[in-house]
Amino acid sequence: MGSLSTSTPPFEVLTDARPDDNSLPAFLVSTTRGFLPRADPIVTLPKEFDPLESILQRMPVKTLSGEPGLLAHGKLGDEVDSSFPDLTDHMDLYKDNLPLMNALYRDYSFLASAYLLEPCHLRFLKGESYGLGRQTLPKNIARPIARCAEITGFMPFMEYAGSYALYNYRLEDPSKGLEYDNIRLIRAFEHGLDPTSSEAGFVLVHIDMVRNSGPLVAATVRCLEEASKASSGPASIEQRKSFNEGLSEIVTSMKKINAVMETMWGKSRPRDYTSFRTFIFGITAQSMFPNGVIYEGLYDNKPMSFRGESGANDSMVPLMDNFLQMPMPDTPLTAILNDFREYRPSNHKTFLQYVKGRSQELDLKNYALGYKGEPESEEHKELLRQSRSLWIQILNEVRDFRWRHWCFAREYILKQTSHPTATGGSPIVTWLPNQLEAVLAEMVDVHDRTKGQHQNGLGKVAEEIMEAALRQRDTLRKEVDKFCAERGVARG
Ligand code: HEM
Repeated sequence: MGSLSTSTPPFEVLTDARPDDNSLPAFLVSTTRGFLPRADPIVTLPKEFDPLESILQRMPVKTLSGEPGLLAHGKLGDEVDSSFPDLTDHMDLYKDNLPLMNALYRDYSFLASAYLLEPCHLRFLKGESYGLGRQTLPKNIARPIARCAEITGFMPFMEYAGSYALYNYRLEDPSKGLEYDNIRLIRAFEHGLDPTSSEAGFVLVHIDMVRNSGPLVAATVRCLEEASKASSGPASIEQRKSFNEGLSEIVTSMKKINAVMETMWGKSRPRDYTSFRTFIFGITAQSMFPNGVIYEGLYDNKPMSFRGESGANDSMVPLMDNFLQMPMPDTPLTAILNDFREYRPSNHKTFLQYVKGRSQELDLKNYALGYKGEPESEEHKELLRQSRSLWIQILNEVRDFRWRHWCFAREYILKQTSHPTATGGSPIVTWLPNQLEAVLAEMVDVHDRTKGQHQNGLGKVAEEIMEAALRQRDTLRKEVDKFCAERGVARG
């Protein structure tokens, strides 16, 4: 384990993910597995949970055997209400096995979302609007999900990392490891147990991206360490070189992650998305649950509200935002972004807070961009130009991610449905552009403040990036204006 000493509380990034240690939470950030769980998710539940396993296997619209399941016939609710047992008390037997608790959390959250949203799915199939979901989660689901969520530190509702995406894969052939063609979903709502389906592709591409997050974590930590060494006095040539190497490793990692993201188009078809996504909506800001959801017998029977499953709860882009000190506008849309930061494994949260705190404490942006003081020599100046170019290249990768994301939202959602809110509860037209515009503005600001200090600007790579980014900003604005006008939505 590497430990970084700081006045921001120190954070341990694992260099050995300790996959066999069941006393540790399933999710701890490491340089080897990045934001993936420390070990591949637990698939098989202890025998006490056979009824849970059984209902989940029979639940998907298309089961593993290819036969239609309970959700295909709208029979899940009846089955839960008539015969599904409350297994909460069995959990205590296993409560010290945290990865197993995570597996139970995953499984109960699948059951909870399917139960609550089944009526909406049936209406969707008939071409109607979603109408209302079930407004009460019965105690045979509410009690156990609340219990394992408490133990694992998740919300008692489906989350991206702990459940739907990052804790929901198995290796078809363990000897082949984490290759895309070798990963399968453990749980699914619609056709996802078929690895060629759009539901499987949607989830598996997320996993395939996060599989590449170890080097991103390592490079970010390296940059913080290098900046820390330099913060005690004027940076030496060696320190600046090493810092630039770290920045360059971040660019390389992000390029890889973005390249995997691009494979989404071929793995998951835009026209299929709205069909399986019915089950991943949340409660917050959704017309299906106007007054929240009651967890029977819990929380004083007061209605609860949680955001739905969303990639917005992935940690890679937030890591970059915090590292880069990305300025976000003070808007209600940014408040949603901040709220999303709560829906993730506790250790991811602490790491993101650590990076944010440490970046500010080290005055990282000023150091990287040389905003304070003149370079001491021509060699320093050239190295500083490289830092500035690399910083813009990292911003450009974050832009690339968010731009592709806007394209996903346009093709998979805006062109397919008029439902105004995304699964996480953000407004579908304006939310993603809020952050994308912020990245573009930051690129322009950094470029404007630094390019004049070098004879040929920041160099060919950065100058070409800036030209393309400015063109993209015009396109984005036109597209957002068009969708706002069509849907009668304010620009935000
Ligand atoms: C077909 C593919 C995808 C669609 C339709 C999609 C849809 C969305 C939507 C609508 C949001 C808005 C938040 C909300 O749910 O309320 C969002 C946010 C987000 N998603 Fe995705 N997503 C897709 C793929 C991915 C992938 C592969 C990742 C990789 C980790 C990802 C990561 C994110 C992130 C980081 C955000 C927050 C964006 C920001 O901070 O600006 N998404 N997604």
